[in-house]
Amino acid sequence: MASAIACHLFYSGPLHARRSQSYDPFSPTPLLSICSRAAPQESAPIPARRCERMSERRAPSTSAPKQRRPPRQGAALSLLPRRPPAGPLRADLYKHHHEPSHFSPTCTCCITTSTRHSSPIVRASSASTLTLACRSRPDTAMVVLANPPAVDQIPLLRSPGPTDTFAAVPVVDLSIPSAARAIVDACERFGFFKVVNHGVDTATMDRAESEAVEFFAQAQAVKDRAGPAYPSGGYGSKRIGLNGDMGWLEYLLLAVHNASISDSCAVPSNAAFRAALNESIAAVRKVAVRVLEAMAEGLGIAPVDALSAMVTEQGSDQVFRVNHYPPCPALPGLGCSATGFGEHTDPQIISVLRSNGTSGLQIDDGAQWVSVPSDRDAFFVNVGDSLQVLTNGRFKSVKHRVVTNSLKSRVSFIYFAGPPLAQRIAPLPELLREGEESLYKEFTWGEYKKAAYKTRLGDNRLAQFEKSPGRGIEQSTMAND
Ligand SMILES: C=C1C[C@]23C[C@@]1(O)CC[C@H]2[C@@]12CC[C@H](O)[C@@](C)(C(=O)O1)[C@H]2[C@@H]3C(=O)O
Ligand SMILES: O=C(O)CCC(=O)C(=O)O
Ligand SMILES: [Fe+2]
Repeated sequence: MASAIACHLFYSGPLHARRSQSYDPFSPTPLLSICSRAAPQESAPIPARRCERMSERRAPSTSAPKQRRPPRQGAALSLLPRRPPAGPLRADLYKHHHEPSHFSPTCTCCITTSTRHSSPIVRASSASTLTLACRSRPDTAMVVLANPPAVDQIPLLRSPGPTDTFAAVPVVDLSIPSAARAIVDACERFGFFKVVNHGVDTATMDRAESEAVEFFAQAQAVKDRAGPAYPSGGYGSKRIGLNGDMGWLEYLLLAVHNASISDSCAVPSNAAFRAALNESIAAVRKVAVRVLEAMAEGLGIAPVDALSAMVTEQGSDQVFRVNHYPPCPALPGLGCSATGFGEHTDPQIISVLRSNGTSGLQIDDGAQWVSVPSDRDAFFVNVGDSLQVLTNGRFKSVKHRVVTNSLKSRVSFIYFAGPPLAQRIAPLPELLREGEESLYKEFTWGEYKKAAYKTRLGDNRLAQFEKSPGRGIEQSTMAND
């Protein structure tokens, strides 16, 4: 809806450009949020609930993917404790005060007051100027950049609360025979599960983790030299994909050949980091293979490597991703946090994830967003779009996202197991009941991948391959009844 309230976390990018070399670009202080109507240019109080409605209840886009960029809105803002910046910012300084017409959208005091008294908030904004009226304590100053550099935006999500916890995450013990059945069950119910007793030495993942922490702690200029992430792998910051998605993260996106980083991928160049990553890629890939073998067994498909061979054969399209989410201050008055990685499904067959134990991952359990309790000793497996098709909708590709943590950084490794580009993605004949037809049009992984890279993160990528749009998910629900 054109007049829907948009709620975004604004920052002026690149923040690091205004700081010293060693400055962490994701330092939590210089952030501010603003909630404004896209149109008309009027303002209103934003109860915390709104953030959720805007970000989470947005109808999934089923239209043909377009090259879209988010609208450029507002100005870059920084919230500063007491003193204006010493740095070279060209800024107009506004002091909070207690005039009833004045309001700061990020000041807790203002927000709580406004939600109680429903007074007007932010008035009008254009790309170059922003008039902010503040009603608050006089001890906080706000800077409005007169001519902000390119303003990027990161959507806000409702901060996870204790009651959102996904306590019933299916846990698969990979060392016992019933793992096969448990995997199928979890894939049908959620498209998501946790794997324990996987046989990977903790030290392997820990080594890669500490190397990654060291890599991301480097000066921005050094990291930028490792980029870009596209087209053949490298470093990326905040921009996800090529179509305007933004998240509060930096990452390495690495092409994998056989079981190690592809030679075509010059990043990372540091030998110790590269070796540690290669060790962890080999280990996670083994977990993926074991999971796919157990899955084939559970589905009653022969041979046992029917699925795993797709991701191990020559030319298989594997990607390894290292994500770093620096801490990002929540907006307590709004009950909102910045998006780390926006909601999406993974296009591949499965993805296997390991994190450093900082929470943030959420999945859509079919009814709501639930927070997955972190576990650095386990791996988490997502069913991807391709597996949904291979099972004709019996397994669901799980919608997931990452919400930033206000105190701790999150480091995650994800191995995306994709088949060779020429692999036909169609329901496995053994899984079709008599008379059952494919819900999807024919396509190869290469065709799907190409189409996926034209979509925005949150788009329903499979929709354009469904024979009757919308039926894919319905059918999979029926299969569970
Ligand atoms: C917005 C995008 C990022 C993505 C490519 C895409 O156009 C749509 C799919 C996205 C995704 C999600 C899972 C993985 O993180 C990823 C590497 C992938 O294969 O598909 C990303 C892509 C990306 O970050 O480039
Ligand atoms: O970083 C994470 O924990 C998840 C990220 C993710 O879903 C992805 O990279 O596709
Ligand atoms: Fe993902």
